[in-house]
Amino acid sequence: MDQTASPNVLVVDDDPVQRRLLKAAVEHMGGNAFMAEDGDIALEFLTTTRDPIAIVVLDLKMPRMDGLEVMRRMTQSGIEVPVIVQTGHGGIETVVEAMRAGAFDFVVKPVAPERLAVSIRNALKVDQSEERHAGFRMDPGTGMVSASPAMERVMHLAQRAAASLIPVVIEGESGVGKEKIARTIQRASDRRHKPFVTVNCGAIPDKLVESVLFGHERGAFTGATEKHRGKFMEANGGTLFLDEIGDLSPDIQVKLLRAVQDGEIETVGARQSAKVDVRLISATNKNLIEEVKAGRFREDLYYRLNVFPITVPPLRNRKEDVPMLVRSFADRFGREHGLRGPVSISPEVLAMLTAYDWPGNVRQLENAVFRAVVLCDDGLLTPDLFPQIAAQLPGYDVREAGAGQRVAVSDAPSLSMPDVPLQRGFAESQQRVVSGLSLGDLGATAKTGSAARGMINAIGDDGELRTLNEVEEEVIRFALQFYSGQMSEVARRLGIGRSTLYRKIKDYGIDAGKTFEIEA
Ligand SMILES: Nc1ncnc2c1ncn2[C@@H]1O[C@H](COP(=O)(O)OP(=O)(O)OP(=O)(O)O)[C@@H](O)[C@H]1O
Repeated sequence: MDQTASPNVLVVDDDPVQRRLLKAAVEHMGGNAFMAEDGDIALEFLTTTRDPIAIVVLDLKMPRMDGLEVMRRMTQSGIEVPVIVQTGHGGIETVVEAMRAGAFDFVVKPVAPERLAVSIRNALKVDQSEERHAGFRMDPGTGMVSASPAMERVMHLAQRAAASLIPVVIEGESGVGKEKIARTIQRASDRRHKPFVTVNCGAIPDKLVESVLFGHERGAFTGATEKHRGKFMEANGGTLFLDEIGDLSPDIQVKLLRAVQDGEIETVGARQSAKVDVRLISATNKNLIEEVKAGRFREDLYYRLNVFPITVPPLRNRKEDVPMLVRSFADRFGREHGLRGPVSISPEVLAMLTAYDWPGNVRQLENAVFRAVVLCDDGLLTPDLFPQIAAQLPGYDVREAGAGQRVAVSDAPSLSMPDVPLQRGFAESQQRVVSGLSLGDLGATAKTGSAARGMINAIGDDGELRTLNEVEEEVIRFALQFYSGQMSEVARRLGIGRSTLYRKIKDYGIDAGKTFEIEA
């Protein structure tokens, strides 16, 4: 059956009147409605039915088992059907919880049939696009790269966010790609052809924030010689990206709350408020809930903006993304720089850049690759083109080689442990080997011996020794990338059989098909 044309929708609601209304709404949009009057019946039906259910419309407030519990049990049973939750007015906290638990969208009772139809269609679209993009790595529209499971999750959330108008807050350190993700959401949404307006709230002087956001009338204050529309009006019909939202003053927070709650803004100096239709995506590198606790950010505004939170991990916690990012930046800058042919990257560079912790995140990596592409004159990125990074990595050193060339050599043991002295004999023998090589040979040596050197930390972020399983998983993920998914090579290098490798990949839940797709 074509689930897009006539989807099977399971309605779970204890109220018979609501069930009838929802049944009518589903049928009105051409769907087939199945009814369950409580969570138990719904779960039983989902696990036994032969009619594949495309969407569940779930009431959150039900006696015995509430909607959140139904969602939890669906997850436990591996039922991956998109859920649209229904809530009464004022149930925003539960909605937040439901969205965090993986609900696709929410609708407020009484549910307008058109609103439900939009939500169901969006859920069906997302479901299909995810299948289509099962091997997806780079968003062609925004150039957004994702290879790690952590970023896969972020992209998945971005797709879901794009399907509705739900307010999104993107949290993460500076340079992790928050704006990039906001653009990805916008491009995947119905508003892709409408304006995308960005405001960096932290960069505007306090006195000007109100006028920049909401506009001003001519003569509203000294110096206001012209009428100014303001960013909300500029974004009308489209998307407004508010960066550094945590920097807004309490006064502006009140006005923003009004804009979000009522869809109305007060232009400075205007007699009347004006209606706006804006999809809000906010970002912050502060921990917003801590700001709320400290009384610096309004709790009501927090809940209004943060219905759908997306947390972007720092690059050091998703190192599988590094090689893919390096390749995509090298390609882009190579083209922009007018280089003939593709830019190649020596394995030693990939190893070194993956070993580094990138305090400035993707922005810093992007800049480092840019600099290297500009400096390289033979289309090959070698470690000497990243002297600042090499200088900061234990075991990497940039030194002069014959003919005035600089090469980076590595002498760290493969498991780097802070405060553990380097094995001098080992390091010295490696230096002797490397110093006799040409740059081309260096890459080959890296591939056969020094690639993983310094890559894997034995000590975790909490300062404690990591478990062998954690370290092993990281080594396998890295090896899959490093040898571009050539299983025989990976198994041989790791000194295990292919079947052991496959078993470990399965045990660690590594999606090898996704992990190794980094071939230049
Ligand atoms: N996953 C990614 N794929 C490709 N490029 C990325 C990715 N993430 C970030 N970038 C690039 O890194 C740079 C920084 O990203 P972005 O401005 O989105 O970060 P941010 O988290 O919003 O930073 P800030 O908090 O400082 O505003 C940009 O040039 C962006 O294009």
